[in-house]
Amino acid sequence: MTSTPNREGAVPVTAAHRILVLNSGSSSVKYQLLDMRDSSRLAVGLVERIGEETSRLVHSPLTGDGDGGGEGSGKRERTGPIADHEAALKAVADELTRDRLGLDSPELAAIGHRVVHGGLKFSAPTVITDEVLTEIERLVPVAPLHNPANITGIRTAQALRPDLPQVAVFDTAFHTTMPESAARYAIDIETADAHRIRRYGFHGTSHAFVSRETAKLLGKDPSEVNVIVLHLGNGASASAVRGGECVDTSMGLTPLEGLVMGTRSGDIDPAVTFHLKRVAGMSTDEIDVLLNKKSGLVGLCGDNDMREIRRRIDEGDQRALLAFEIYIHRLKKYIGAYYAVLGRVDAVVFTAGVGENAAPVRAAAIAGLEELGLAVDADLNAVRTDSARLISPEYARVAVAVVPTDEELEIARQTYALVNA
Ligand SMILES: Nc1ncnc2c1ncn2[C@@H]1O[C@H](COP(=O)(O)OP(=O)(O)O)[C@@H](O)[C@H]1O
Ligand SMILES: CC(=O)OP(=O)(O)O
Ligand SMILES: [Mg+2]
Repeated sequence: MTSTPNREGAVPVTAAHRILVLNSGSSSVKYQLLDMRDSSRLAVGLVERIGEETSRLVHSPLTGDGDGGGEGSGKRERTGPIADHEAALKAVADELTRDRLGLDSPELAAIGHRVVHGGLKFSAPTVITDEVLTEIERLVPVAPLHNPANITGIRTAQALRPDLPQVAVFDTAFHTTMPESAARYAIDIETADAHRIRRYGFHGTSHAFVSRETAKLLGKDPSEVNVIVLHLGNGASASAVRGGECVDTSMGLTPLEGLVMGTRSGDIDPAVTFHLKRVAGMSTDEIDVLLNKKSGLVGLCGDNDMREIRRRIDEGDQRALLAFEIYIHRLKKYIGAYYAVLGRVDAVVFTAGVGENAAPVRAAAIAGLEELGLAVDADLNAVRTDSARLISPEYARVAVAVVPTDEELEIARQTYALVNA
């Protein structure tokens, strides 16, 4: 860590060591301000339901002065319309300023942005220039729910601190190691290349972080372990990670392919789209909305929150049960597929909102896979904690684990490393 003497030359003033991370989603912004000297969080927050009347901002300063420093102790909440991502980020900036953690702080070294689609160009964190921003814009058609929000986040942050480096950390970056056999679709190769149609994969920052943390949990080096990571949030994806490198992942050209998600269908026969067009008379845009926003769990049973689905199942709701069973069936297929891709598996790992919290999802996904060396211990699975843990019984050949993801910490680390390079 570099430090410079202050004007009096007495107490050393540490150089900029804070990173603000912005994770702008289609209707939300998650953010964290971190002190990279010890990776501690100074503030965390979330703005959700952006664009609706009932927008909500939850901000937690974690500075520790007199409030115990725990999340929630100094927590502030406000509800009321926040029109767009620009207004959301300005509200976030105001909250940080109130805690004297403002964006004007000389301690702020950079702002790190989650950018969902980086195409093939970006396989590493990148300082955002006009050219980089143009490229992120070019990729909007293949990440229509995500890249526009990321771009607004970047533009607003640039306007607030034009002097600071803004760094993009791409969801697709971790997957650029996929072999062509996994990354290519079996379609006419010239057409594919002309339109850059291939499987890019997403949630890479999470898959990278979680696979590394899993190696740590097993007491091994990432290069020694093969891991199947199941990132189950609202968007959901699986990946096969061999010795620290991604060799396959379930999302493709866009974040629509693969697992059943909150509102997205995941894998379907592409001919369903021709059928919807020719027979049901739907437009391309209508089909896009159907598959991205009105499918998955919400399409099957009207709810996309796994807590609500479990509650309905407990009350005997058959639609909710069917949705759950379809979700689990697809998940199990991917575990089997990636087992075959990897040949040897050291761990199957659950992460993100559903993966970290929904014990019934974990139990059901692993049930019946004993022949593959996989099992879940019911008591361990029921434990509620925020730390990484094994949930497989001691006798199991393959570890099953819950490892909380922290995309914001990973983005902060990559951003800080880049601006200090
Ligand atoms: N206690 C819980 N039990 C079951 N599911 C949960 C629980 N807490 C959160 N979830 C699920 O996690 C999802 C959100 O996951 P998250 O990783 O935050 O998603 P995203 O980053 O895509 O917004 C919610 O839709 C909800 O279904
Ligand atoms: C890429 C993707 O699906 O992201 P999220 O889960 O944040 O929607
Ligand atoms: Mg997420």
